[in-house]
Amino acid sequence: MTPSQAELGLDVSRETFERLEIYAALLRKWNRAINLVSPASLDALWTRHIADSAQVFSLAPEGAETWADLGSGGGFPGMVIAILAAELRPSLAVTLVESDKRKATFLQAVARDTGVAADIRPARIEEVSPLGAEVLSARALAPLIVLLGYAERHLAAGGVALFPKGARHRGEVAAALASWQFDVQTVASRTEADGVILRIGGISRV
Ligand SMILES: C[S@@+](CC[C@H](N)C(=O)[O-])C[C@H]1O[C@@H](n2cnc3c(N)ncnc32)[C@H](O)[C@@H]1O
Repeated sequence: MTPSQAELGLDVSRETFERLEIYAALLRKWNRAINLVSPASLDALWTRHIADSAQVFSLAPEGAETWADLGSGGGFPGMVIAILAAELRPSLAVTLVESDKRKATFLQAVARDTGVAADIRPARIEEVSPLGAEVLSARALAPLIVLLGYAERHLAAGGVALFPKGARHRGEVAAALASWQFDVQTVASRTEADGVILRIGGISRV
């Protein structure tokens, strides 16, 4: 059952909520053929994936104009960001990078059917020309030490990276500090008991 806006922590218009419902319906349909999210997580699609992604949106700096989501898969958090931005930050340009062609085709279908502008790149992160994004996100893609290498390529100077992480986030931060310098703020997840969102800036190699 679709939860209410209040349960989701989303303060959005009916139009945006309807876009999210279109997205959810497409994901349920396509997930029978492509493994976009684990079938076990579909029962909790709105909390585990949609609300989990929406909270990332609220951590972006005011005034950012470009956002890149890496390894978007079924669109989390990137497609939720694009849908929210259509109403809440219409000048924000959102790019989704996903190397799996079938998943990228799914993302194109969601953008088309929701009427949301998103630049979908069916390519490898390492091969996409540097995006210079002011905000970068990636969920369930790689350990932090690897994500920082992606940020070095695609994040604009002065930009902010937002990486949802699970219970092992402290170990990932410690391991990454062997190769990178960065400022990190750890924000508790509203949807995952042990989860956090790492809000990272000032990235440079040690
Ligand atoms: C575990 S899934 C996570 C998907 C989504 N971010 C989520 O949280 O539901 C990782 C995704 O990253 C994509 N991916 C992995 N390595 C990649 C790379 N080097 N370039 C582009 N996409 C990549 C995979 O195809 C996969 O869809």
